Amino acid sequence: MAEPLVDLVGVEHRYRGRGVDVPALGPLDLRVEAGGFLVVVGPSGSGKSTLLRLVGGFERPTAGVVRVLGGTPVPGRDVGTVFQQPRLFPWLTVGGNLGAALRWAGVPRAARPGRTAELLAQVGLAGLEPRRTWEVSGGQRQRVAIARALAARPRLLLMDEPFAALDALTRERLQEDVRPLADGGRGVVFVTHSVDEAVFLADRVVVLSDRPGRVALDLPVPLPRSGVPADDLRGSAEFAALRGEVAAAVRAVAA
Ligand SMILES: Nc1ncnc2c1ncn2[C@@H]1O[C@H](COP(=O)(O)OP(=O)(O)OP(=O)(O)O)[C@@H](O)[C@H]1O
Repeated sequence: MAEPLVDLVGVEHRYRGRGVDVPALGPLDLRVEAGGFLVVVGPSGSGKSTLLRLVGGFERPTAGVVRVLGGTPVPGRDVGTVFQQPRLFPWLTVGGNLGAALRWAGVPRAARPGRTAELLAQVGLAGLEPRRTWEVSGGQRQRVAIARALAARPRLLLMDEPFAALDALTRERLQEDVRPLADGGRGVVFVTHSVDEAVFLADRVVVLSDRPGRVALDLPVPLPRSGVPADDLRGSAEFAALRGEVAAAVRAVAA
């Protein structure tokens, strides 16, 4: 069988130092296969961001093993990251921000304009290279951040509440565009507080318990990924049933 993209075995994490000892996460086991779209939901402080930091290689677990593509994750190598704030360089244009990411990814200078155009087209922003980052909307800035995360062609995308600051309509449009990013080779791990967003995006939803976060619910989401208009999907009885199941688990862990 092919190697999982992400494999967490017996993972625990505590934050320690100067009188602080916070058990933040685990123990938990979790796998994401290639093409998987895992959405993690849970109460505030249940360790969702910690989980992403461990998978991205930004933290080492206190116990257990985190493997990405069979090895210890190295920040910035196999993993692209999108945060709640786009964190673009304000002194560079949209194209300049992507050019910087491509340079960082080792793409030769001559190839960068072509790849920049490709990345912008992929996130629905074709031709926006010359714009300043403050001349585009919040949703467009987040699209640039997604394009930047895709610059190094990562096998795995980590997204930490990327749409939390956007208005409802922009958020839905972005969800529709992000859903196909998990394809044959690539997987996504996405953190959100929104149950609707989780059910719409995921092929699997994990609900974490209160701190230290453990798996309270691990629910496959067998909704069609293509061929059904997004609004029909959101309005379907299957969607409502799954949303009800996730919402009940979220309420139970918060109680
Ligand atoms: N660097 C740190 N040092 C000490 N404690 C930390 C540190 N980072 C996070 N924590 C604590 O670990 C726990 C988990 O934090 P984490 O940010 O992973 O939760 P979260 O589920 O992402 O929360 P939220 O939904 O509010 O973003 C929290 O109690 C938090 O206060």
